[in-house]
Amino acid sequence: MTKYDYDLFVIGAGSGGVRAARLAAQLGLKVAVAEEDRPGGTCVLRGCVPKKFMVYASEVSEQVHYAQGFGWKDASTGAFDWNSFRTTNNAELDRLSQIYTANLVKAGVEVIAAHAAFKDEHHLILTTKQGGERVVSAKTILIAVGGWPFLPQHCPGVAEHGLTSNDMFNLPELPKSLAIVGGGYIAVEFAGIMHGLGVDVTLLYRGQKILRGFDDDVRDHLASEMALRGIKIRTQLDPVHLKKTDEGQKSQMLITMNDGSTMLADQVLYASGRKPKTEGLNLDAIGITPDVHGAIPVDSFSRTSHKHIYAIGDVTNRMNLTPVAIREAVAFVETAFKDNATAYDYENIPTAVFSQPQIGTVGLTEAEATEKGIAYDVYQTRFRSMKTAFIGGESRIYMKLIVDQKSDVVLGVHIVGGEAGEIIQIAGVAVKARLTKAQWDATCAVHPTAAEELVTLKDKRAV
Ligand SMILES: Cc1cc2nc3c(=O)[nH]c(=O)nc-3n(C[C@H](O)[C@H](O)[C@H](O)COP(=O)(O)OP(=O)(O)OC[C@H]3O[C@@H](n4cnc5c(N)ncnc54)[C@H](O)[C@@H]3O)c2cc1C
Ligand SMILES: NC(=O)c1ccc[n+]([C@@H]2O[C@H](COP(=O)([O-])OP(=O)(O)OC[C@H]3O[C@@H](n4cnc5c(N)ncnc54)[C@H](O)[C@@H]3O)[C@@H](O)[C@H]2O)c1
Repeated sequence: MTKYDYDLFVIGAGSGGVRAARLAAQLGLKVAVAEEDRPGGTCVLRGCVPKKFMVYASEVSEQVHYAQGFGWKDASTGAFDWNSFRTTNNAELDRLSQIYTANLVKAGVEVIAAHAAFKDEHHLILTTKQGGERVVSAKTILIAVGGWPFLPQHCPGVAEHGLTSNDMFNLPELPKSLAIVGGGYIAVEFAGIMHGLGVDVTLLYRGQKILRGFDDDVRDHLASEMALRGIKIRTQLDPVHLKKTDEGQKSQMLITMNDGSTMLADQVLYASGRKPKTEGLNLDAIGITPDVHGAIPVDSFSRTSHKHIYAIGDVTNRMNLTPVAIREAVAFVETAFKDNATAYDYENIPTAVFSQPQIGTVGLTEAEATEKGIAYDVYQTRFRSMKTAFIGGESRIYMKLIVDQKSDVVLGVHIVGGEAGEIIQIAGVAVKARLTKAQWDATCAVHPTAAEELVTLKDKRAV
């Protein structure tokens, strides 16, 4: 009989925590998970899933545009009913959260609705919403508390008036105009979503080019495609003040920029990054100090400075994606309970940005290849898809392969347009398997598709 209440206690029932708890319980361990909100976490309740539903809703306006070009002369979107969408969306999220809970319970995990904080290295204080408090003990503890939107401190008015991605799924009504501050995943995804829903969108980014860290050609291509669709992108601007005005018929936000200029928008979305959610965990009690980004430092086995306390997912700020949190959970269970120390391999993780058009990317960017001193060739194409050409549209798909000159291995694949998110999953297999350009080319094309370009690229671009 163990001297602890639980073999494993997981803090946070999000993507990483749920997978770890279920896998550990399936090994016959006594497992509990504390969740202060509802099971599901960011991805299910305020991230990937509701965001993708909003992407689907917003794409309809472009589909109608295509429908008209394809002969459906009377095609029209009609009026978008935000209330109806929101109700269905919330019902679907309820259903998914319940499935998460049911799967945990089925695996034998005790699901506790409470906030967890450390008392000491083996004890946690659980506080319910009603204020009830109890202490539990665990032999092994997994911190999987995720992250939370970060609001810049230098801009008065942001805390009162700025929206975050958390707010976007339950807005009381759609704004007519929206300013989005930031140039990362969330900024460009919501720019596409809100534009598609008929909102006048302006993206304000303090740098020169949106999507820092992505391949430069991808950044340029997406920016030009967003502009083509009618999204205004204003770079090298940083709001320094937000004020609610009551001029005119209704209140708006007056945004003052660092260059002294101003603009008005109904609402302002701050997509200025996220921070690990370590506040309230009482990490001081166990002598763990978050790093400068607020993340819990861990080794390659997700182990903290205590050998029985691990952390996975966004709270460790390694690669903040749902499938990564899940893979880290699997590696944690192998390491902690199956005597099989497993370090997750972060190389060549494919990712998609659900902007409009989408981005799919895996492997090295040109800048990364250069930085590593690799001699590489670039194969690229920019073309109008059959569908776009048919309606006389201007939108173009961009595809790029970065190939190692020495080994012919395809080191990076970057796609903007079409179903880039779907295509990159399979391209990711080829890049992870280190297939050569010759092997890509030996694969027969699927015709007529956009993806066939990836196996027919012939011309090297001057590097
Ligand atoms: C708008 C948005 C869109 C996104 N889209 C995508 C996408 O398309 N694809 C993708 O791969 N990733 C996407 N992500 C990222 C993805 O959601 C995260 O990487 C993933 O959810 C991280 O999982 P996690 O387990 O680390 O944390 P989370 O899923 O955030 O789970 C942490 C859980 O811990 C709970 N918790 C926190 N503190 C405590 C405490 N002290 N006690 C008890 N419970 C606590 C929280 O309530 C939460 O439920 C998106 C994120 C956002 C914000
Ligand atoms: N499709 C997906 O897989 C997906 C979608 C959304 C989010 N995510 C994950 O969630 C993470 C967080 O997304 P995100 O868009 O919030 O973060 P991000 O790190 O991608 O982008 C943050 C943006 O905010 C800007 N910024 C930072 N500080 C600022 C400040 N003080 N003032 C103004 N701008 C500032 C940055 O320059 C950057 O453009 C992503 O990095 C990604 O890992 C993934």
